[in-house]
Amino acid sequence: MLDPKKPIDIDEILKDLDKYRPKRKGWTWRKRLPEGSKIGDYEYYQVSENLKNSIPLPAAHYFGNIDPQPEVVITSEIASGRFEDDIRRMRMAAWHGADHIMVIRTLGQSHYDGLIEGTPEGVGGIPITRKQLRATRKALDLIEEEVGRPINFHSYVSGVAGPEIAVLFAEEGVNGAHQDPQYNVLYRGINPIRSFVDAAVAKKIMASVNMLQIDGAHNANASAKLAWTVMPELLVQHGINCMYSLKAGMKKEYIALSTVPPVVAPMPEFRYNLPYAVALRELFDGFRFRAQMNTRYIESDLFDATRIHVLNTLISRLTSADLQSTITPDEGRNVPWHVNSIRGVETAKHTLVALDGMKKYVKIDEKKIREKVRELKMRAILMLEEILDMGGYFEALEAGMFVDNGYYPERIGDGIARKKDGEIAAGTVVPRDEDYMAPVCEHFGYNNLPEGIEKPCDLIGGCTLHNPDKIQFIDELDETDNVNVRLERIRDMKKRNVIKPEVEWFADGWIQLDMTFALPEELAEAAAISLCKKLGLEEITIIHKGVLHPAEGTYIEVKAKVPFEIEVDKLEIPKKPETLPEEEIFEYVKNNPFHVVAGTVGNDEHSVGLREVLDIKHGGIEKYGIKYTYLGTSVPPEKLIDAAIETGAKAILASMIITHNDVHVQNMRKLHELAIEKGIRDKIIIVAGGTQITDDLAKENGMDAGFGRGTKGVHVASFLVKKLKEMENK
Ligand SMILES: Cc1ncc(COP(=O)(O)O)c(/C=N\CC[C@H](N)C(=O)O)c1O
Repeated sequence: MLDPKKPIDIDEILKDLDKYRPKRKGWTWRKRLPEGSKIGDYEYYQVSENLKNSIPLPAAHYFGNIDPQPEVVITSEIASGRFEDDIRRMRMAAWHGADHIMVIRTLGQSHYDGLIEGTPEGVGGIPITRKQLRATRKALDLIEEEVGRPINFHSYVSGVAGPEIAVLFAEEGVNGAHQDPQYNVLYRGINPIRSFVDAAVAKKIMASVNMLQIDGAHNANASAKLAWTVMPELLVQHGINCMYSLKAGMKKEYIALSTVPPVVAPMPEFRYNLPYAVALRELFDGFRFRAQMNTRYIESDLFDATRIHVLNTLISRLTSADLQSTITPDEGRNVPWHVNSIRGVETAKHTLVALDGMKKYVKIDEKKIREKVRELKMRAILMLEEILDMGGYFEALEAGMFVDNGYYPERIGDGIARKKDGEIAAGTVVPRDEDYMAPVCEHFGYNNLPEGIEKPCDLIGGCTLHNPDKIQFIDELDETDNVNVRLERIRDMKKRNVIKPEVEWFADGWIQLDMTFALPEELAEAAAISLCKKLGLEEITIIHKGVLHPAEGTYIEVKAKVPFEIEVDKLEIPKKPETLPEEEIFEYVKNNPFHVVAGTVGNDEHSVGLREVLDIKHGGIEKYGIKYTYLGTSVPPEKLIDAAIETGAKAILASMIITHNDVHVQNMRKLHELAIEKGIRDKIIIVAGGTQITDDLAKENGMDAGFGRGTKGVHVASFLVKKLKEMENK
């Protein structure tokens, strides 16, 4: 069991991996709750079971801290190159609502013509190896127990070692994988015949353990110049992979079409993306849909990437989606960081929950959209017919029919052409002999098995799919490039109890600074770099710039490394306001009823925080029987003092959020001095509150106490009772 108060122990995870066996095989969907189920005080129509442990959306505390989980599986794509750090991020993502963990593979693994072993560090992704799969699946077993929901582990079956990877995944309990031979051909330049033969073998193995398959159509989106032009082709590509998958033995419920809205603003995206989404779901009724935002147009602007993601998720809610994959908003600028993987998950969860049940009020106008939907289908059908006329898939491929930027039937002639008998691994498909026999199960195609056996591997006392003890587990192959060497640095830091900030790997030292200069962009960039140098930072890199105005100002985001460590033992933890046991507060107020005056002081209209501290609804002081007179916002200090005198209040609660030119300090001093002038200072408690207020700052300026961000009624009520008791005993 994991302890939510402790980091996951990687050393523990690495123990006995040679004996580890996956708890289950195959894909798990969320457990949907009945329509109209209540979560907290509210009804939901598209949710699944709650989690045992989770981190809700930022505004959840206004609504009883509920964390409704959409019925749609939410993906977090996590792969920094070090699985030991990815495991930590998987735990973060699971707590924010991800139950599908997708692990990108190290650069070029599609061109490895065999399996790799051990735990080498990857580039841009993880070198998928048996040991790393086992460690991750074992960690996910613990994480799913901690959040209380199954988590699907996903990676990629592609490349010249596709079938071997498929067997590895089936043996190790990987729950989902991308598999689409068109990907090999178009984007990895692998021989078309080899790719399709391998795909049949791989798909049959995946089907044998009900692994969810995601296809690769979205890559056409990501490769085309103007992705809307490939909409007809996307339908064709989905069709090819879906039919091929069914023929290879897969079930529809485990075939997920990877659907990405073709375009984003400033194009009028909805009028393109919605008809496409509708056409796709009509044509492929009965299959599953994995929605994903369009990575093609993600720039370095995290907010724009998030807006694209929200709009993609709106399409999912208006049509349907079984999975909502989150591409982290920083995919456009670096290998995703922890915080951005989590932001991606939150965007999906937020939007799906926000739009719960929207189709009860909002419907697509089937008549209006029909013409566009029909047109897309017709273009796709015509393209398929032309492919047949050309002699079939491989011939059309050679003719450069795919990923052509013409809106079919228009053709530009810039498609990706691949030679049927060329490319990587050409000529490596060997026809099976008459007497070909492989004593292994789930083997696609001709297999000259003897009569009367129950299953092929009975001939050899079990294959690795049925007898995992036959799996050869290799621990490490490289004595330097492995997780144990990497962990040494971390063990040393933990022993010295020092830390550094991080973005993707433990204490990697990276931070991000955001700043704005009243300079044009080139100067602003130079100023940002100069500023970071003055701060003594290293490896200073501009990761985003936003022109606010060509002359007035430029916003810059920088990443840089800190050259120093933080000594955890020497950190000063601000003391939390002590709270009395609630019964003691109730008891005192019952026997000594009192009331207070409260208001937001000066020219300040913020009232939410103060109302939360006052009102019974938010567990405010009213809950304990303390009465209050609320004077509202922008209350002059004089008015607060006069009201306190008129009402015989025991305390003044003064809220102040605005701190421009230290106006909050002036207001505190004013209240203190006025109370002295009126001769009541020693009889009345004055408390200041606000997001920028600290207890020390308040006391330095004449207050009896100060309460900052996150203050609750119980904190203020405890202080008032303690202070009143002190004053009585004087
Ligand atoms: C059908 C298919 N097979 C294999 C791979 C990966 O192949 P390498 O291991 O050679 O990189 C991909 C990659 N894209 C997925 C990322 C995207 N963000 C996604 O979530 O879909 C793929 O689409």
